[in-house]
Amino acid sequence: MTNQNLVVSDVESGINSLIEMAVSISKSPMLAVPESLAVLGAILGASQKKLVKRLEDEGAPPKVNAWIDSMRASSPTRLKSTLPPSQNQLFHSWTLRHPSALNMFDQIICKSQAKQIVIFLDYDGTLSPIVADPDKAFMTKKMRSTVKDIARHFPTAIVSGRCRDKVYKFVRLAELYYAGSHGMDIKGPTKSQSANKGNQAVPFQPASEFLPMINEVYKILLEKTKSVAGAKVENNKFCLSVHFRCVDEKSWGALAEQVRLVLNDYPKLKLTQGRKVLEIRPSIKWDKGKALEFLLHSLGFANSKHVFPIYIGDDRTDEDAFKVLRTRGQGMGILVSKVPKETQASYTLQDPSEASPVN
Ligand SMILES: O=P(O)(O)OC[C@H]1O[C@H](O[C@H]2O[C@H](CO)[C@@H](O)[C@H](O)[C@H]2O)[C@H](O)[C@@H](O)[C@@H]1O
Repeated sequence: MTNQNLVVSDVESGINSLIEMAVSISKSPMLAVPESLAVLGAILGASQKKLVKRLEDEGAPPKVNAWIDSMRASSPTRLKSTLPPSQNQLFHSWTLRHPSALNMFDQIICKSQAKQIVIFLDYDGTLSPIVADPDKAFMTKKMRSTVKDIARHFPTAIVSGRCRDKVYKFVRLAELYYAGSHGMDIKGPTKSQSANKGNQAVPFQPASEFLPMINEVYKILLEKTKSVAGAKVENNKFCLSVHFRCVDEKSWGALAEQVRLVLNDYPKLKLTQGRKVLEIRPSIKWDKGKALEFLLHSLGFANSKHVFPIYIGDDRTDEDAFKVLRTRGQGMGILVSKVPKETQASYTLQDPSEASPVN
């Protein structure tokens, strides 16, 4: 079996059902996308310096052991094999606090009525299953056609840690907004969907000055990690990923330590953790949550009460976006996960990786 036909997941059917629901309730015609991202990007560019307060180091030095422990603990394989009965109770109480989005349609319908729905979708682990080789994280044709359908009805954005070009190559839908590098590279639809035809979308890149540094660190990390079997360094343009998934667990500590040592020489970069991955990013206050706000602003919904953003994601980095929705008291965050996790999301969908050979 290939990745293409492995997963017809809860996420896929969940997204489908949500979209059917959303289409059926949005009786009023879709609010127009006011201007292209290009124009708004330029307007916002003036205040970009205020929006992006640079070089704000976010505190404590990286804790290698804590990352490794958390990577180990969050492995679904481990969780399945070690869950004591009391954990079932934990899972039950977690799902009470974060119910399945599939079971909560009535409530969702009520909340979103008469508002403009805007959809935000994470890529890895949400639209595509988690697989061993990051270059082969393909989405299914069915998922692509679902996303295409979503975008026919609502402004839709993909928000990913990946390089924007790479995630575009996976998704291949020109009508979407793409926020790559954890939101540090945002671009609107290439075919102008706006009333303001002729605007060529230009990317919004709040961390552009970090590009030479990121490329330098990429080369160093390639060199330093080449002796670790299975380690992979991925260049995501404004950030880097060091993959642990195919590395023997015994070498995780040494690999993480190696990454930390390299980063010691680059205080303007910081480390964050994803799913069996350490990510190197510019120390600016910019993340998926800021990207969500930027896109809502770009679409004319900065302070609007008439917007209902729906964000679906599976990773720690998606928590920044869930948090923004909570703070705004608007819309709905949906966490894709089969295991209980601390989350700011209101609802959940099951993890597509369940049907995949790799956790
Ligand atoms: O924000 P996302 O779209 O979720 O991207 C986050 C990272 O996703 C990718 O890594 C993850 O998926 C891989 C493929 O399934 C998997 O092998 C890896 O272990 C996961 O961490 C991507 O390769 C990273 O660059 C992204 O930062």
